[in-house]
Amino acid sequence: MNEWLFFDSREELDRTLASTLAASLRSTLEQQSRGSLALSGGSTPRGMLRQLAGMALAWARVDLSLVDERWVEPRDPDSNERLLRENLLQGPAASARFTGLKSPGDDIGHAAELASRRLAALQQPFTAVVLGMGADGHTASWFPQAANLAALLDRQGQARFAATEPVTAPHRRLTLTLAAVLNSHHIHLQLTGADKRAVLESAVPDSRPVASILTQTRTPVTIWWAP
Ligand SMILES: O=C(O)[C@H](O)[C@@H](O)[C@H](O)[C@H](O)COP(=O)(O)O
Repeated sequence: MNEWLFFDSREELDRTLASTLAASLRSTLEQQSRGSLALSGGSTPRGMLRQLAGMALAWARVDLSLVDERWVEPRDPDSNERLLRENLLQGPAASARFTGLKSPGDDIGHAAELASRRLAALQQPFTAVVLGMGADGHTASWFPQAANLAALLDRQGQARFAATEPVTAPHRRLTLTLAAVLNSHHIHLQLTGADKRAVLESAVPDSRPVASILTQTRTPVTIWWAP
């Protein structure tokens, strides 16, 4: 179920993944009124997001969601919402319907419930979900050693979003659960560098959180790698 695509450069990967996502959205919009993407934050996706922003498609019919969010204000440099606003919600893609995850106040548990209810109103299954991966084998905000990692990775779980407290990374997080991520027509896993490739290649025997994406057979997975 897992297809690997290798690229000579990160720029070529970014261009190709952006074009693939745009083509998937166009195809979805030929069959239904709206399409939807769930996108990850971090540093890896920035170039791809910029490429995607310029793609010509009916963006007003697209729902954009975050896979996860750091529990910081949207103006914070660590905010994934800020990453999307600065790199994707520009140009043609600015007319997409974006729903952020950080709500006012500090009640992250309530925000998880709110985000889950909002997700129910979005086009589901997702047209696609884009994941990254950390050097510790986390993806989304499913961090090793997190107290509720098992619940986040429960494929029968009912929760769509959940709050979690990484042990190995800053900020509380709001994240899609595995069950919610699998409710997608396609999962794209984007990572770069030899170190992350090695972590991914041994993720299953090492029981890394990302292994839950690699071992499932419900949703097709494409792995996008460049040096
Ligand atoms: O909020 C986040 O950080 C992401 O959703 C997270 O899952 C990310 O994909 C990995 O941590 C990789 O991050 P980098 O691309 O910065 O290495």
